[in-house]
Amino acid sequence: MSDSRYIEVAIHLPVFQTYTYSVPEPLLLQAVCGRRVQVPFGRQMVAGTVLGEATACDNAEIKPVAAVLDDGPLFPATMIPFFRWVADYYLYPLGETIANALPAGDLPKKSAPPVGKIPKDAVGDPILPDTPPDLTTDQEAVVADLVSRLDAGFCSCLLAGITGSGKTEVYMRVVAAALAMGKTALVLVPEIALIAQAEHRFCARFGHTVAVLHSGLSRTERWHQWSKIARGEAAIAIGTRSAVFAPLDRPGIIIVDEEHDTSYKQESGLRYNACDLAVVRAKLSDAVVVLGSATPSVQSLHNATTGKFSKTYRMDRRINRQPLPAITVVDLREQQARRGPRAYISDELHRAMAETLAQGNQVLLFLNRRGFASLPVCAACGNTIKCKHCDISLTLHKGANAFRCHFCGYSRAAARGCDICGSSSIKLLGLGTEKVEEAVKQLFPEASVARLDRDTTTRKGAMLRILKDLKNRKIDILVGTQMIAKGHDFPGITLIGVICADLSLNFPDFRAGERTFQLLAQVAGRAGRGVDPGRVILQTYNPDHLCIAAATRQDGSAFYDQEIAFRRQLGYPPFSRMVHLHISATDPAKAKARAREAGDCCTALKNSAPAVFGAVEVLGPVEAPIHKLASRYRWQILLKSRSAAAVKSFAARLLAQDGQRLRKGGVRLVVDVDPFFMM
Ligand SMILES: Nc1ncnc2c1ncn2[C@@H]1O[C@H](COP(=O)(O)OP(=O)(O)OP(=O)(O)O)[C@@H](O)[C@H]1O
Ligand SMILES: [Zn+2]
Repeated sequence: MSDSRYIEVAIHLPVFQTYTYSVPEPLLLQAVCGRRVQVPFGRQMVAGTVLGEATACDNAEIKPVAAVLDDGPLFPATMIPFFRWVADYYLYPLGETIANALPAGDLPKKSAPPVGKIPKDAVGDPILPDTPPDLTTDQEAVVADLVSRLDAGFCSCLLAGITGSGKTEVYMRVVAAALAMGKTALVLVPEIALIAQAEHRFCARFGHTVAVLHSGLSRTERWHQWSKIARGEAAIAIGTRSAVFAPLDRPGIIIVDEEHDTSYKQESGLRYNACDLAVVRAKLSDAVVVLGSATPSVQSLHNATTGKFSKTYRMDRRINRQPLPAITVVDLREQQARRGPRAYISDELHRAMAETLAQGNQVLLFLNRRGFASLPVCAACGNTIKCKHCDISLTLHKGANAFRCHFCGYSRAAARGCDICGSSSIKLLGLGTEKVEEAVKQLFPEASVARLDRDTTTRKGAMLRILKDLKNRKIDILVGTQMIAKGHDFPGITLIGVICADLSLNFPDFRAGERTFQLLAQVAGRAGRGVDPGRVILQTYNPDHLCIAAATRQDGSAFYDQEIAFRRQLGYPPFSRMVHLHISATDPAKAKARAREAGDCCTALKNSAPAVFGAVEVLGPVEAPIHKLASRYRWQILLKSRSAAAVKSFAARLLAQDGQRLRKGGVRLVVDVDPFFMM
């Protein structure tokens, strides 16, 4: 029998069960679901979240809640089943799952500043209301079908629409219909660089009912946005991956834009995939979920073909009726002998840039690596300049005159030279956006050149300023990383230069081909979105590689056909499920020994129940491709099976039986369900 005097609490500690507490009389009205509490736990006081009422069990000694925190519930009770699902699926403690979803720290004392009549964007300019355009016939068909599904329970849809086909307008119409039915909406975008554009479009259409959640907000702003949603003052939540936890009460429509994007995967702490969770949340809320992309993931295309998704929509025409930009391939092997600024800019690209600038249009140069030179080598002794903490070569950042590690953040003065022989003569091999920017400035001294990557956007507001300057055509040539590759809609850009298409191809990762194809097709899609047609010059060392050839022809189905055959043959996802175990320690011998032990545990578990676990392959333990990272030595075991249930219960059993022992003495054991980054 449940009784409001007893509550179930998820403690914000790495414990897998929940606990029952009693509620003293004066706290009865406050200790409700979604509020945080202080409770005694062992000898300490800890924070936890109230999940709901509980049944008192006679034999246990039930302790009372010490205090109730916050002014009101931080999320609706309808989210509890979702949190439970997440914790169970990712083998993560429930209390920590919830704590992870909430903004950091405490609710600020100061309430949010009053809002004006007209919403403002993040740099402070007013966002003027827009007038919805007439839909194209393509858009109209998709919108009508989606709207008809809004009141019919759970439904999962893939919207495969080429770049510039007007997917955002479709999203906004469906959101408007959902709101008119009294429902709420959740919209996810992959990159913080795309938030400004999405926020602008949605605020122009929907005004103050929009709230945004992303890592660029200060802690206070984040709480204010969160509370606005939790109190029901905002019916639309827009954000990056963590916004999948936005405290909306039973959202009616959930949209994942650029659904193929790997930024939806969280790579630390609770390693969730926000795109997968969007589908789960929709299912638990009887909502419609739309996964939209010009380059859907292999997984989603597979789901569409096998009927796992309810519906697939295609939009194959651009709004402006322009064809997709023509792509010219330049074989970099023929450019080897070049030196100086022209080493990375071929004749074809150089000529096209000059023409584009002469027409008063804009150029985007894409290279998926930041910094100046990614492979500094000592000319005297041949030593590669490496990170002190990682098994990774450092990248020279010329602006900062420092060598930096892109994995752990280690930085040291470039002037110090070689750390083996002390020579100051360092050869700079490898390429980064900073070097491209420098070369472009030499080649086009008259043009205004800017760079958009993680280095130029660390300061708050810097990214928005660059994007705004691009929009207002104050920038002629923008050099950037994948931050500029997708989603952006700048009509003045008519030329895209891909400096080196091969960088993501050589990753030891079965998804390297998929990522390369998507990145190239997406970046090509940034050109020709206005009145003038676009073109792309794609420079590559592998013009015949299947992924690059398919991207050059912008032939998504050819790419999918060859990729799915390859995955099927090797038993990779979507034909199998994986759980990745990382074992790491600061002492290399300890890491190795513990990895062996973990391997033995896996073997023992497999042998203990061959009928259940026979179908689980245990690959490893092996040294991780990046063996040393942030001063830790890393090993890994990959669990793989055609049966999702088998591999999941195998990992769960392993953790329950051996987790504590394997983690003793400062050894880290991280469980990554459906892993992406396996380096
Ligand atoms: N029905 C319409 N009439 C006129 N303009 C439209 C219409 N629908 C969309 N647009 C405009 O067309 C442009 C491209 O649309 P949008 O950015 O939504 O494309 P997209 O499909 O999301 O592309 P991508 O996949 O590259 O992000 C935008 O400037 C948008 O405002
Ligand atoms: Zn490092």
